[in-house]
Amino acid sequence: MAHTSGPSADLHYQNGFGNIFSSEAKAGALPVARNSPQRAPLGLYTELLSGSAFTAPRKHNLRTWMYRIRPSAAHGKFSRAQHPTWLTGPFSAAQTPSNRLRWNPWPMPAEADFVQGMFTVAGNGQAEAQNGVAAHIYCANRPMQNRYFANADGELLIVPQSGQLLIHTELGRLQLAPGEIAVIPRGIRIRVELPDGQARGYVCENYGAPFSLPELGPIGSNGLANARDFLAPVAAYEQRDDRVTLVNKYLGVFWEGEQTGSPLDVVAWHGNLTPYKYDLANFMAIGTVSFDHPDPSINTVLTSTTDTPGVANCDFVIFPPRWLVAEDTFRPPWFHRNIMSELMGLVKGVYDAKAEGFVPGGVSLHNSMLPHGPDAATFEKASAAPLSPHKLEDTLAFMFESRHVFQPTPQALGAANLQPDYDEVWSGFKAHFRG
Ligand SMILES: O=C(O)Cc1cc(O)ccc1O
Ligand SMILES: [Fe+2]
Repeated sequence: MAHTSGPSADLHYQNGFGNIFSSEAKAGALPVARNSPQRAPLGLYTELLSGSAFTAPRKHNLRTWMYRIRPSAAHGKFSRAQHPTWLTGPFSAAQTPSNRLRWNPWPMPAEADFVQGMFTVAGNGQAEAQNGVAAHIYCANRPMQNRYFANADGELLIVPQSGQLLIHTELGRLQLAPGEIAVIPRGIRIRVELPDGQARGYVCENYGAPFSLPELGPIGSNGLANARDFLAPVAAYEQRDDRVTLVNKYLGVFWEGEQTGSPLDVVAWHGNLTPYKYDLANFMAIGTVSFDHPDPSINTVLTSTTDTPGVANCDFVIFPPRWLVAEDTFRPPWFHRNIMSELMGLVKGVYDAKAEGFVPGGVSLHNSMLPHGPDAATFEKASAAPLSPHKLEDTLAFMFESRHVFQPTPQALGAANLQPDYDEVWSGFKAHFRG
């Protein structure tokens, strides 16, 4: 078991999205006013992690300097390992149905840690080209103690649905509960413990541009997810001298190697490329105060942009508790077809477009141009509901919305929890028109 540099229950954070932070777990570990002195303080090794091209414009430039017990290069040769259920783009193994799809929650596996318990539902793009995303479910009941993980293929946006995660990262620890999210940048090493013994949730693995805050346009300088509510860890290092296993995901292939000492041995660091967490309860939701249901983009928490303005590799959108006050309006989501592709999950409660069948831990997939919207029960109810102010409470749904069509994996299309009769939720609409 690793020895960490402090208690894990009472974690400290530094706040701000994309700030240039500095943190040292031992006084004097950070060099002053230079990055790579001839000898780093306290006998540490200096190392740079770049999350953008060196030459990226300042606004997009991401990098962090680490001062660590051993360089991360000090590992043995990796050999092939297996992970049968964590799949990586390109996702051409199954034909993508032109059906709307929905899954019930996944069952807990016999025994799996956070990495082993990852199951890919659908994805798009490809890791090698650094575009697209994959959507996964994790079901975990075993802590990672001597096993560490790094993903070269993309960053991980983690959306817990049940059970907390204690994520030990190279830059420090993040404790995460349902209702919160975390992002682990590409390449950052982690090990994940399970304070509640088991945990389940969703992951968006983002091969493309790192998630950033959306522009606010006419909304102004405040609102939606406020930058100051994002939390980065403080430095916390593990000091051990035994042999541990490092698992690397690289272009979809899992590799495994051994090394002496912890990959999480960073005593001090500074930079703006960090893991971070965010409590979705802090999201300042904006909606209409007059009429009509706004586009869901109004609820964007984070966006992974593409080179085409306004067209996202992936938007992370939430449907949090909020007041509905629109007059003369059908208040739930409208019937629609969208060039963008929509994969949704539910953390808790009921989603306002689906009266039943979309349950916490489940997934729905409404791909490009596939008609969807309120189910028949929701349509009937909302068409007749009194339009007094109404608060949607105890609910949290979310969407990964991508410019690329989500291609479901063969394992998801063959899963026992795939609902065979999802189309039925849109059956029974009567034609009332009398021409
Ligand atoms: O389809 C969905 O449930 C997601 C969604 C929600 C909404 O309020 C408007 C459009 C949209 O795609
Ligand atoms: Fe939709």
